[in-house]
Amino acid sequence: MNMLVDGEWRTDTYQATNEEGAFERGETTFRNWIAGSDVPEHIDAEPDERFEAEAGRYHLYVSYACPWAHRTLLVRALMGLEDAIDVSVVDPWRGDDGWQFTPEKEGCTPDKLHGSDYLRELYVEADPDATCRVTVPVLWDTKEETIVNNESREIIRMLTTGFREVGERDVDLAPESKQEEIDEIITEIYEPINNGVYRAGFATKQEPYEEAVTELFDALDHWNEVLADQRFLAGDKLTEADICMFTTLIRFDHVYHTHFMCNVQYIHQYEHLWPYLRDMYQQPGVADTVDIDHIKEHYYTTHPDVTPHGIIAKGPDIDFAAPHDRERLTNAATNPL
Ligand SMILES: N[C@@H](CCC(=O)N[C@@H](CS)C(=O)NCC(=O)O)C(=O)O
Repeated sequence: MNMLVDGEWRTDTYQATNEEGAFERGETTFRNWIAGSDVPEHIDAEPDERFEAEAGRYHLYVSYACPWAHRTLLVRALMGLEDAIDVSVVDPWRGDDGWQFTPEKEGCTPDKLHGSDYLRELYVEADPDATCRVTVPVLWDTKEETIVNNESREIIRMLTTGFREVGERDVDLAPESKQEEIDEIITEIYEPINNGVYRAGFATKQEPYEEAVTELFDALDHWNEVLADQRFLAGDKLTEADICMFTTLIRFDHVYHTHFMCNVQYIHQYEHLWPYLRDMYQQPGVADTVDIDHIKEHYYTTHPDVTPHGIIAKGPDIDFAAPHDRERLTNAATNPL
């Protein structure tokens, strides 16, 4: 795999699986916090006065294919931050040179700020000696000309809490009174579900694959039951926890099921997860953040170890826009947002 080492692009360094054949995700490197945002207890950081929350100042670099970047697009859409934070979209295909900008391709944009060819150029601009993977999402600050943060879980908390006054819609995706519960859920679903699909798909031995798949479907069964009686993961309101669940579920039937061999069951076969997924998809602005073509192209063509011929699987034909009837789980007066 490829990464930056002392600011140089190297294609011979990074091993994604360990000796036991299990996938190991690397740590992200830029971890500044927007001024005035709420830093969760498990994170050792302080809001930084250099980074004031302001409309027009910050920029997101994303891939529509990436579930981590998708979290940031969802928060941006649900809070009405589209005019305050602009977005550049990379090519869904990632080759030896890493993420690249190919504005001529459907759904992609140029690097609107710098006109770069590759995302790694931004990382080097932010830190000429950077030693790290070059990942999306990236929250870029046009004032300090640097990367604020490239860890999705942290970026969404900075947007939901630091940008409350900036968003055009009065939506609180991480109310203070709920943050502990939301953080617990996000942590609980990360290893078996969000990262679990990757652990299954990238395993190079039977045992770690089976361990990952078993944990994944146990966790999906568990949350399917939870969602029998409540509309969202933390109760009646849609929160960051649902955003973190959504970006894995929306990719599941089209890619994780087949490409990553998470094929015990489709999401559309679950009694409650499937209507829950449709409920989320039908919230205002959400459908516009979902690009199934980018998602499929990315996974099936970018992992030659997994799908060497780069053939994009055709199905399944499912309708995220079909009625879900989950309003019945809440009081009629409760707005989900
Ligand atoms: N922990 C990071 C993970 C981000 C991540 O791994 N993004 C993938 C795309 S889905 C990426 O950019 N991978 C490129 C690489 O690892 O070289 C986050 O949540 O933001």
